[in-house]
Amino acid sequence: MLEIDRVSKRFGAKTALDGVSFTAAPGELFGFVGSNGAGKTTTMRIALGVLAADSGEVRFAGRPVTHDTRAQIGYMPEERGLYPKMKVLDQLVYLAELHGLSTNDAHRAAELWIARLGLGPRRKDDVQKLSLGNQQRVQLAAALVHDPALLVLDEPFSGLDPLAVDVLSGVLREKAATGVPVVFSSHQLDLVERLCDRIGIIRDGRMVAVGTVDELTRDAGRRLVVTAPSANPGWATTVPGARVLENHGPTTVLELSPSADDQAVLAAALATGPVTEFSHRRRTLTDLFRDSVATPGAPR
Ligand SMILES: Nc1ncnc2c1ncn2[C@@H]1O[C@H](COP(=O)(O)OP(=O)(O)OP(=O)(O)O)[C@@H](O)[C@H]1O
Repeated sequence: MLEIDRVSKRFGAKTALDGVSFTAAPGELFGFVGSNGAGKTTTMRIALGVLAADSGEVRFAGRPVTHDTRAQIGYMPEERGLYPKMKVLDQLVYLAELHGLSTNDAHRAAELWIARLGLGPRRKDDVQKLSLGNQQRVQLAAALVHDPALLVLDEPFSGLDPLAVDVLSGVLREKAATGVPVVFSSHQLDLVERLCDRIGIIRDGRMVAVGTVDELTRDAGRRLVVTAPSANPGWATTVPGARVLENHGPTTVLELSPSADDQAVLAAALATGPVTEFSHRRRTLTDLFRDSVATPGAPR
């Protein structure tokens, strides 16, 4: 279990993190999302121990992260720390050996991840000659090559083509299935929603929501999409507990309070004429994200 426990960090006058807490259990895929500058990279760097927190603690398997624990972490930094003039295979072997693998095991692991991440034809190329997406694949291989007990990946999906996204999604699921906690940040919310067991949303250095997508979206009100081509604007405002979120021509998106009656909405819509669409829409992570990063005082 990775535990981020009330971690705070200032850079000069700027409070980058203010009491950030969350956990990633063994076997759990935890998605970390937030606007640019919200504090994701800072949290991950502190989790790895490359940056010190001002207060709070990071624990892995119940113990504070130390130099020894750090060797068990597969980390993909935002700044992508590869050796540009080293060949892909040599680089991965070297990194695996740095983490304590024997030369034979390091070769085996490097070849395995080269094949898995589709880098076979590039294995003898200098990293600097690879496309950005392929450099990203090497970076991922570097995070995985020593068979880490914890994965902390800063935007691992950025710049990957759709096939590589599928491969990486499979790899992360597979690692989690072996009991490894996996934490990664991403701005691709549909992907995070699809892939992650739990999600944390950070805003201005504070966690504003942590939980499963279901937990986070369940209590937030039901959404209805109603298309009533003959209706005048404002037709839905008379229904108790219904709030208009969006209007697109004849289509209205409504949020219903828990006590509101969806059939009353349907009756009000039918009273205006024909209804060509009436459907419930689950709140997505994107809806939740927009609300929690844009709304002052949004739920914590
Ligand atoms: N070394 C530093 N010195 C000064 N300020 C910093 C430093 N590192 C981060 N910050 C500030 O801390 C805040 C959090 O930055 P951080 O990089 O953690 O955000 P992020 O959520 O990873 O953003 P992005 O999605 O853009 O990568 C920002 O305001 C950033 O400018």
